[in-house]
Amino acid sequence: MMNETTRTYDVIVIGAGPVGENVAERTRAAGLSTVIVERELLGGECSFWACDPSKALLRPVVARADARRVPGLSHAVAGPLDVEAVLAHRDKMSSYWKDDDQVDWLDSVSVDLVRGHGRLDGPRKVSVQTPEGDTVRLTARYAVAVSTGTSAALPGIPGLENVRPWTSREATSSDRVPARLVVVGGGVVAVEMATVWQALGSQVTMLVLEDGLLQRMEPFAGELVTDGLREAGVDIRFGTSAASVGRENGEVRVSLTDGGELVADEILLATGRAPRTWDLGLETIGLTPGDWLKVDDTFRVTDVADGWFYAVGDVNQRALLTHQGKYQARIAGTVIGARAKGEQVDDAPWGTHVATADRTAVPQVVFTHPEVASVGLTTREAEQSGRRIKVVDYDLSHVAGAHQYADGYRGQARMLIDLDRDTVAGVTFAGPGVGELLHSATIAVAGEVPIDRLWHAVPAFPTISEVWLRLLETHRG
Ligand SMILES: Cc1cc2nc3c(=O)[nH]c(=O)nc-3n(C[C@H](O)[C@H](O)[C@H](O)COP(=O)(O)OP(=O)(O)OC[C@H]3O[C@@H](n4cnc5c(N)ncnc54)[C@H](O)[C@@H]3O)c2cc1C
Ligand SMILES: NC(=O)c1ccc[n+]([C@@H]2O[C@H](COP(=O)([O-])OP(=O)(O)OC[C@H]3O[C@@H](n4cnc5c(N)ncnc54)[C@H](O)[C@@H]3O)[C@@H](O)[C@H]2O)c1
Repeated sequence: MMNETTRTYDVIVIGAGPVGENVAERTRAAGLSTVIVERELLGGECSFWACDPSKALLRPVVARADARRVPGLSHAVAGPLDVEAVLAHRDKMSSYWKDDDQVDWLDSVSVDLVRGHGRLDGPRKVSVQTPEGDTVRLTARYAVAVSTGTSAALPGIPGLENVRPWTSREATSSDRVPARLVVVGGGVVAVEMATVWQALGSQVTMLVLEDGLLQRMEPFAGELVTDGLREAGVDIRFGTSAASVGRENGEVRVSLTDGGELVADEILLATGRAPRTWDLGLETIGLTPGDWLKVDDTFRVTDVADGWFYAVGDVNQRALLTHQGKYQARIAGTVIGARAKGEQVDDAPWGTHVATADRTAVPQVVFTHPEVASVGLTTREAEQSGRRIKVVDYDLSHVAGAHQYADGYRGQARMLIDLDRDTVAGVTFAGPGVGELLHSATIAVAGEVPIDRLWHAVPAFPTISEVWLRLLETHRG
């Protein structure tokens, strides 16, 4: 017989990815009773099918590519990767797709867990269908926060439904290396996964609609990554995509929009993300299933009255990144606590209860070879913003630390200076090893450090971070 139970909490969180977990931790720390609802694994996409497995796969690939440019070491890493060991490492870093540690952690912070699919059932109410077929009806005294994340968005390519295409999930969890892999898309997932599978032994062909990779970043970033992928053997085709696909005798046949044809063993669709809101009961509170949830800077959904409904992380489309979602979660959890206690909300820019950095200082690293690291505005965004911006470029290969890092180092740095405020508005680095440089740029942008003071922040010699000095010297002439 199916059971139905009813429970009331101060706060209900739907989705226990990295973001939902952090919202729940913060509301509980604020003294509010909190329950979290999860239908798959605690830790979400990031832990099991995105950040963790993808970076575990990329680390040996990038480390080998770096080592191959170090004199005296290159001969030791001339051979192929140990595919079995790389995949085993990936499995370990994905906790073997088990969430026991996360369950223990949730327990340690005194947040209750209900496993099952959660749906809104009118204001402040959530109904959970458990795997056993039972129903748990939850009511929130103060807030419901949705952190249900995103799934791969699949384009309407004729024949796709019969091909069983890879999405980011298969690309990060496969234990088989396809001999030939077609990757559709030229964004972050596409370039990272093309890097991995080419290095593991696939012949990768990328189909990219645009005329360059990583179109949301500075053009030189996409150009350097294009060169890196081509050197690794990836066949990149710009200005084309899949017009139709089919599978025959195990092979995928891809007809291209430019009239050509390709045959492969698998096809990966890396064509963006869609919010997980289509089966969330949004219609019961006057919203449209399948839509992104629009929020204010304190994460209240703007189209819902009475301020009880929050959306945090990927699902609000502000920044589809784990670290930025967790930043949002810290703020959302704290502001829910403050409002529940009737405390003053500090929502002035850079205040405790607003995510100002979402608008001005979002850092991102693309873990390819070379890496790309960016924060703040790009040149295109600066032009659109109408601000008075000066663009300062520096060739990273001229920095002493780059000579030490690798033979024939290639890279580029760009700093955007806000001329009215005399601060840094954006930075992009592209080159091997630049990922760990990024936080220096994030501090400069989020901290609005005056250029005159930045001049006194002396980079150590001989590190790649000496590029800061060179950028400032270039700016000052
Ligand atoms: C291949 C790939 C690599 C990436 N690499 C990086 C990276 O290196 N660095 C980075 O910062 N970001 C990376 N990202 C982005 C990152 O994965 C996301 O930004 C992050 O996972 C968002 O966290 P979230 O908690 O909002 O959503 P998710 O991680 O998607 O978690 C949402 C959770 O909600 C659950 N859920 C959904 N609907 C319901 C429901 N109705 N009821 C109950 N539970 C529900 C899901 O099961 C899931 O557990 C990557 C993404 C991809 C695809
Ligand atoms: N290292 C990281 O930080 C990291 C890694 C992976 C993913 N992510 C996050 O995940 C998000 C999703 O990444 P993504 O690469 O899937 O999306 P994306 O938006 O970055 O790129 C999508 C690509 O698919 C192409 N595309 C879209 N529709 C298409 C169609 N119909 N036919 C052919 N091509 C089409 C686009 O032109 C684009 O090149 C990113 O926004 C990123 O923030 C981050």
